[in-house]
Amino acid sequence: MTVIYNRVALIGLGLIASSMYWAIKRAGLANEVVGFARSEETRQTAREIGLCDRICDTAVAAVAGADLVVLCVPVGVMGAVTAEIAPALKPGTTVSDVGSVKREVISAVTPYLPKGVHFVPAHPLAGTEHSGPRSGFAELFDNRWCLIVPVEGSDETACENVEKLWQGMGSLTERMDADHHDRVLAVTSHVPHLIAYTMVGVADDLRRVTDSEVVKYSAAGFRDFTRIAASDPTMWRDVFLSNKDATLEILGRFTEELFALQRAIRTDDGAHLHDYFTRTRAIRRGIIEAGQDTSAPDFGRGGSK
Ligand SMILES: NC(=O)c1ccc[n+]([C@@H]2O[C@H](COP(=O)([O-])OP(=O)(O)OC[C@H]3O[C@@H](n4cnc5c(N)ncnc54)[C@H](O)[C@@H]3O)[C@@H](O)[C@H]2O)c1
Ligand SMILES: O=C(O)C(=O)C[C@]1(C(=O)O)C=C[C@@H](O)C=C1
Repeated sequence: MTVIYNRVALIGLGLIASSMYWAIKRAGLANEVVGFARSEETRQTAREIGLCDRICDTAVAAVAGADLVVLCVPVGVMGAVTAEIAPALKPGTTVSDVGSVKREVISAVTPYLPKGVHFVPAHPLAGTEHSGPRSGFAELFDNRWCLIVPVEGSDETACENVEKLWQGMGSLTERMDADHHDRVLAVTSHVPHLIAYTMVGVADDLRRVTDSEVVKYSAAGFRDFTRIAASDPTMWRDVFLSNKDATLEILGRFTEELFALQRAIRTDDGAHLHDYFTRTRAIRRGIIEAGQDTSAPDFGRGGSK
């Protein structure tokens, strides 16, 4: 148990903030965790379930006296929330965020931060399709990466303390530049979500034709897509609008590959399909061997070759 901050303020009490609260408490990383949610209903729920040591009715009250403020709201409102809390931030406070996109969040937040306040953006690569104050759990970040994205002139001690916090919550940490982060995440998270949303949308259109067959006979692969496509619409709308360039670039590459596969099917080019699927299978194995997948417990026990 090592206390890193005396007081932490969590702004926006959804999946990530609630998981952070339980993970901070599990490891005793702060003496007090204060929370703010903009809706009275969410604040009420938080009080009922014991989420946070104290729930404030305004964001300004929540950040007053905090040593660390973590913005846990959709990326599209990070700037507006910072503008609201800025006058109440004491010198020496660290502001961090958990947004899924970094460059736009940095551009939106930085102009509002008073001198003497440190900004250390971060992004935990862990989540579920659930949202809201009841969805969090202490183990969410265990053995998952949290990327720390220092901005120009970021205070080194402030960065190290944010790293220690995430490590204390169970994460592995690595530092990354914002633009690189946004390109990597476009490939590993953002475009895959868009594809899942699309596939479930297509199936929904088909359902109208085939009645309930799509749901009735939905196979495991499609079910995985429906889980991803059940993710929060506000969060994902903001992700795509904030990471436009990288998303469109990767989507362009994806479309090219899809056309190549479409052609291979039309022209009976089995070799192309087989080579392609062999390459992608190797990627899956690499992920599992690196310990980054918890959904495939039987790999290495003589399963598929
Ligand atoms: N869900 C994931 O898988 C995941 C993973 C990593 C990072 N993130 C990032 O974490 C952030 C929070 O996501 P989440 O999954 O916890 O979402 P969530 O929907 O569970 O919670 C977001 C909270 O922000 C509140 N909020 C929205 N607008 C607000 C405003 N203007 N002022 C104050 N509060 C406001 C909402 O009411 C909600 O309580 C997002 O930026 C998201 O990109 C999400
Ligand atoms: O597991 C999930 O449900 C997630 O989508 C989590 C996930 C991801 O794509 O891996 C989603 C968004 C984030 O910014 C980080 C993690």
